[in-house]
Amino acid sequence: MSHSVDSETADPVLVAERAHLALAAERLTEMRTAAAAVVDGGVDAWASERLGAARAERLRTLAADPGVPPFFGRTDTRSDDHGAETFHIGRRHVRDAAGDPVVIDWRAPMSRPFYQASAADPQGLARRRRFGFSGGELTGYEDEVLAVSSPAHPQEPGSFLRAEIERPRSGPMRDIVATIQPDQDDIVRAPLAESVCVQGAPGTGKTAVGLHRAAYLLYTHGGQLSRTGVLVVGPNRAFLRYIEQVLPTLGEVDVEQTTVADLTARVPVRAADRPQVAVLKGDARMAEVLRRALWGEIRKPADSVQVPLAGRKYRVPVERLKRYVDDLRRRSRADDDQQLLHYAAGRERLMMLVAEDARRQKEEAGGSPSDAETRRAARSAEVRALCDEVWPARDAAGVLCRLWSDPERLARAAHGLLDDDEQALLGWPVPPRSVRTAPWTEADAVLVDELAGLLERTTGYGHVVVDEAQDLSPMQCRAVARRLAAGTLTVLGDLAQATSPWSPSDWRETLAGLGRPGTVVRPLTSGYRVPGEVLDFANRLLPLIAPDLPAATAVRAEPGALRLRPVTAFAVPLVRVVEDLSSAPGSIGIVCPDAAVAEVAALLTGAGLPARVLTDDADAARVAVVPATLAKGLEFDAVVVVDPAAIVAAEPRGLHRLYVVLTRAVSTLVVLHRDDLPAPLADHPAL
Ligand SMILES: Nc1ncnc2c1ncn2[C@@H]1O[C@H](COP(=O)(O)OP(=O)(O)OP(=O)(O)O)[C@@H](O)[C@H]1O
Repeated sequence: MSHSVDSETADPVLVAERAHLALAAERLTEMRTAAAAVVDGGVDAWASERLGAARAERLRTLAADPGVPPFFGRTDTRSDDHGAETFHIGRRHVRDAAGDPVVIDWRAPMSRPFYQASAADPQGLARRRRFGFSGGELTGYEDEVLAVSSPAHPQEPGSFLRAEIERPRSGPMRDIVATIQPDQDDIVRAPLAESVCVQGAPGTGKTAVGLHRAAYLLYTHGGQLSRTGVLVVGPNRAFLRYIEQVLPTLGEVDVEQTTVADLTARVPVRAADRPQVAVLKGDARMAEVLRRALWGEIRKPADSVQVPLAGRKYRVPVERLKRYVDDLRRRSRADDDQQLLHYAAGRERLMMLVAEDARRQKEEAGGSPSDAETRRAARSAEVRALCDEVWPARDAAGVLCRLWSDPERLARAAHGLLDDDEQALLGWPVPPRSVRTAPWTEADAVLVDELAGLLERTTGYGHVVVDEAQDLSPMQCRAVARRLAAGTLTVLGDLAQATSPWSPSDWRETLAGLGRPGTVVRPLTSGYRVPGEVLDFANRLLPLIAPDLPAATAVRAEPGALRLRPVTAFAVPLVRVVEDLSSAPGSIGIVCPDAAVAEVAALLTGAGLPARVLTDDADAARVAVVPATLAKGLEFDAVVVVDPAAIVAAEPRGLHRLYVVLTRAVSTLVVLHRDDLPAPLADHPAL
């Protein structure tokens, strides 16, 4: 393998590549103009609208950011009978006027060797070239000669990969399309029919891989997925804001990105549960409690009903009504949402069954009522009154409101599932004045969503990417699974970073809760974000927090990246450290216990530093004060962890939280600690 990085303008390779870049940029402009000029006058309004939509779609995918170069790599195939071929790889296809490729989309099968070829397995390539850009200008390149006879190269990141990782952060997450690594590429390109669970240590690229997989699937199965859609679920809004530009940069603007809280926002959340109550409300047993609560609203018919049909009345006797109700009720239990009879549909079905009974009676008497007459009978006041009595119309929030307001109702629904102490944890001591003003919590919202899913079928997506999945409660898993219909999943997470009370010790339970129990778990163990010195330090916690997980190995070493500072008080050293770090470009995250956020922010702003608190609703500033519970999934060039002992003490899974916050840094981690560090960290040589 040979490397050469060159920025001489006279280098003939650079001259030729710049000419190709200019050609690609010009062709892209022409393609955009042509797409804009497509006349959208179809043969009729529908065709016209479709053409308009297709044009808009084409324009969108061509809408290249002028700062983003049309290609980032190139493959040269080995010379064979057809001679050697050269392909430039970029974010989207670019063709010349004759339709020949100028740039190949990174997702096309032809681009795969760019990501997968190695000296040991060149996959038909003689050479791989990566390009370096500065402000849109092509300034350098790196070549790898891929000869079968080349010795296997040690796992050293190429200079472009390293430069890409270390490029200072200023704002949201970037795509990694130019440097996706082979193990990541395998997951990105896994078939659509396959659900995938990625267990990856911090900074191994799980989030990046999940988003690139979404883009890959949309490219490869565009027709199918543009109908059914792709959904990305993240843990909170701060995280979503951080990742939400990646897919648009890859040309995919139609992917819905949301949080579980927003997915299940059917009631206004105004209260918080005590931890043990939240745990119980997230427990899988609640699904059956709610099913019983809803279907328990159904009453046995007490009397026959007189059904008006085409000018006469027909009596449907009570025994037959009971049978209809019982038959329908039985269909409330089905593991598969597609087979399940939903409550609201059951009510409609009962109305029709009663009307059809009357129709049969009329037919037996020689009449022939029409379908319209039968439907009218089903909607008659008499049949409605019967259904209001026997199978009343319900809404999800109303059902939970009644359940939480009435201990006897709860006892009936929870019988044999929740013990008395558990039942006592649930419900409201004083019934609220209305459903809207009830003290709903986040866990309640998930339960209301479950009930909504029992009332009516939830619309599903063709593919769902769920990030930080290790923290989902069983009931949250069900909420995600309902959005899946017949589609597949990409589950991303790290058991060592699990901080919720439901945190599983292996993936089986989560995957079963997500409705895809057989999903294969694929590990990612090369750490890209965190330098080796920092990752090895954080990994000392693994035997305590996740003894069965393999530790990740960092791809970069950065001597001096880890600085452990014992202090007697935080104020002065903290200001000094942040001042010092501020002189370098890039983002700084000051991660502290949630309870200390206001104090730390006041301290820094008081010292004239431009620090801003990161909240669920505010963008991260260059110098961000980050509550420890919001740090998950984020990263900063430099991180200062303030008072690790308090971060550990603040919650039951505090050591897992500490592991999360210690693994957010790309270049530098400073730990300011007054109390002793947790045992495995305390005897570190850096102290
Ligand atoms: N192949 C790659 N090339 C360049 N950068 C990469 C690559 N893979 C990952 N990275 C970078 O490493 C960082 C970590 O990636 P990402 O956030 O996807 O990791 P993660 O596994 O989701 O981490 P965590 O579990 O800590 O949230 C990001 O800055 C990402 O861009």
